[in-house]
Amino acid sequence: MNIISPSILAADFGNLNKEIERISEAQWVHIDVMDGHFVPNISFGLPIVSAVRKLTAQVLDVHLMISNPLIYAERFVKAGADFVIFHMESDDDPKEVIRAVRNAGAKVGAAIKPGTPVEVLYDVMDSLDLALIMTVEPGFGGQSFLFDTVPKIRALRTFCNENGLNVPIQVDGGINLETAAICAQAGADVLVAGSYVFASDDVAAAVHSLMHL
Ligand SMILES: O=C(CO)[C@@H](O)[C@H](O)COP(=O)(O)O
Ligand SMILES: [Fe+2]
Repeated sequence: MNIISPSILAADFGNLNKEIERISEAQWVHIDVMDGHFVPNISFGLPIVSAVRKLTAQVLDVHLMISNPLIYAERFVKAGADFVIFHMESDDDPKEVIRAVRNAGAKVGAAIKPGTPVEVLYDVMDSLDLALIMTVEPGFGGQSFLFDTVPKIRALRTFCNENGLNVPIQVDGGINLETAAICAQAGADVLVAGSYVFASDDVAAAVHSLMHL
């Protein structure tokens, strides 16, 4: 069974309560934080993480698309993040960010953009709880899946197998039934889906169909 993490970037923020209820069948909730600097868009920050934390006991994976994750890591953990995911392309030293998230008491994930070679993750894989391979350019929901990211999923899965690492691989961006199946086949375990899930008339069915591809 795949882990599904609907991205609330595609939710109706005027009805956050209802929107979180709509995705109650999913195991995780994906929260996209954008600073208008690391990516050319601003989404939301700590107050939304705290608000969602109060609404659900689901696992919260917080995807930090920010230039300086180190100074914010602990605050996102305190706000209720179960996983803090930072970008390898951010300005901070990945090992320091990993340590900061762990010391604050959460699990830690590292993400790479579509243009970043997967080998960048190999160095830190043994200290991660999650690896995120972006399947669109970070910054916006509703984009089309970039098929040339799939070999990176396969390569990371092989790397994990060969090194006895049990780190879940997450994919994020342009995920629908077709692209989810391709990613799962390539070795992804955690599927983030924003527009596909929230635009569906039957959200529970959409989540279930991704779960059991
Ligand atoms: O991190 C991001 C975008 O930067 C994603 O989490 C999107 O929010 C996914 O949205 P869809 O592509 O599924 O609509
Ligand atoms: Fe995301």
